[in-house]
Amino acid sequence: MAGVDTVLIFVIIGVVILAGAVAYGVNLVRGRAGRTIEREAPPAAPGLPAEDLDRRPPTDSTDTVAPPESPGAPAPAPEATGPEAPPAPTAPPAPTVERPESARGRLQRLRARLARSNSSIGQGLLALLSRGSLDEETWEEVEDTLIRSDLGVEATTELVDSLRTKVKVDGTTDEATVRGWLRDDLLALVQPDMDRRIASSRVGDRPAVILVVGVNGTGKTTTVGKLARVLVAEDREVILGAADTFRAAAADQLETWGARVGVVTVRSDKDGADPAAVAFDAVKAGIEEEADVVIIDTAGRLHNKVGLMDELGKVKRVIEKQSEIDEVLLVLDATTGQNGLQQAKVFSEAVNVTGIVLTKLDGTAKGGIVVAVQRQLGVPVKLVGLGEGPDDLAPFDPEAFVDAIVM
Ligand SMILES: Nc1nc2c(ncn2[C@@H]2O[C@H](COP(=O)(O)OP(=O)(O)OP(=O)(O)O)[C@@H](O)[C@H]2O)c(=O)[nH]1
Repeated sequence: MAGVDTVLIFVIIGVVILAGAVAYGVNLVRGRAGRTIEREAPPAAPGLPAEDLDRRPPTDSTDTVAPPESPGAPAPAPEATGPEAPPAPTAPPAPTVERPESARGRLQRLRARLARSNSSIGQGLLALLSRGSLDEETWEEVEDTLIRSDLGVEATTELVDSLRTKVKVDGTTDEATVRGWLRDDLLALVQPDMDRRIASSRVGDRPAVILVVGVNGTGKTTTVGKLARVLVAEDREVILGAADTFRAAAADQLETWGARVGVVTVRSDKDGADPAAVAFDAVKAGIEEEADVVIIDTAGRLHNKVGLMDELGKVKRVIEKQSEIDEVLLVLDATTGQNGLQQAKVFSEAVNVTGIVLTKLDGTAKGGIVVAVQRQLGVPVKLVGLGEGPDDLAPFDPEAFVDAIVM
């Protein structure tokens, strides 16, 4: 009996050893296959984590696997292998960056959005002006409508005076005629001849440098991210500088925007790091990488004007050790009315603002702020934000803007 037990014990031990050996063999095979795939995976772009490059377009791909001939083309059939050859391992899909929408495409798409929020002003004005007899009370209502759109007192007076003269001389209040006058007068107020181009091409042997300033919450960081997309769509090599070191998440936010379109963000990992040092490093990287343009996001605490001037002044001075600043864009929230104009005044005393970005124009019927802020600062509105989507920032087009009001 004892002999049978001993045999049974040996059999059990044998089975256990055999099962262990089989399991080890399977793991060995899996491990090899995994390493093969890793080696074949494409390297991440410098400075960008691989997981962020999720949709790199075929043209930018450094992948060793040839891209299909057309986006819709089926993948080539695998080469014939002998009956004993193991199936070829399938590489994971190549990571990609997004291809942002071109500036031209945006204007077409966003025109309707501008009209939705601003046409109420135009319709109100046209209803008043084409009433037939225009008495003093009606002209006052016209004035009130314009003031409510944030056009400002001075521009409102000019516009009403011009319209009154035309109605008097022509003697008509025909709607189509009045619409034409309103369009011409509004367009003149928006100053269509202002130069609205953005400095975004290399200057000699250095990149263009754009400094973006504005109060927190106006959409500044978002605007820097969106602007990078506008410029990438124009085939510019862009570098971002996260010099808003005041708000902890701002650098992460910017880095995410950049990574989506394959743009490197220069940042500090320390909260509250010196913004001027980050700005300096970003410009240095732009020069070394031979980028076309460096865009620098800044913090805009307005607790006290002296502090703001000190901080922006230092950022400016430190950048200027390596390069001139070609563009200073002030970001203003269009919904804040007079408050926005006050911010514009303070910032323009601290830095030489060369262009305005008006955000959140999609959510307000206060489009008159365009005229008011251009008059106050004497610099053009260059870009307008018309939504929260990544490509909802468009170059400001005076004609499209006025047409959206008087349509
Ligand atoms: N509707 C609309 N929302 C916008 C627009 N631009 C920005 N926003 C939103 O405004 C909010 C604030 O944007 P941020 O970019 O974080 O603001 P910020 O000024 O950079 O703030 P800090 O990073 O704290 O300096 C976000 O929810 C944006 O999506 C726009 O044109 N239209």
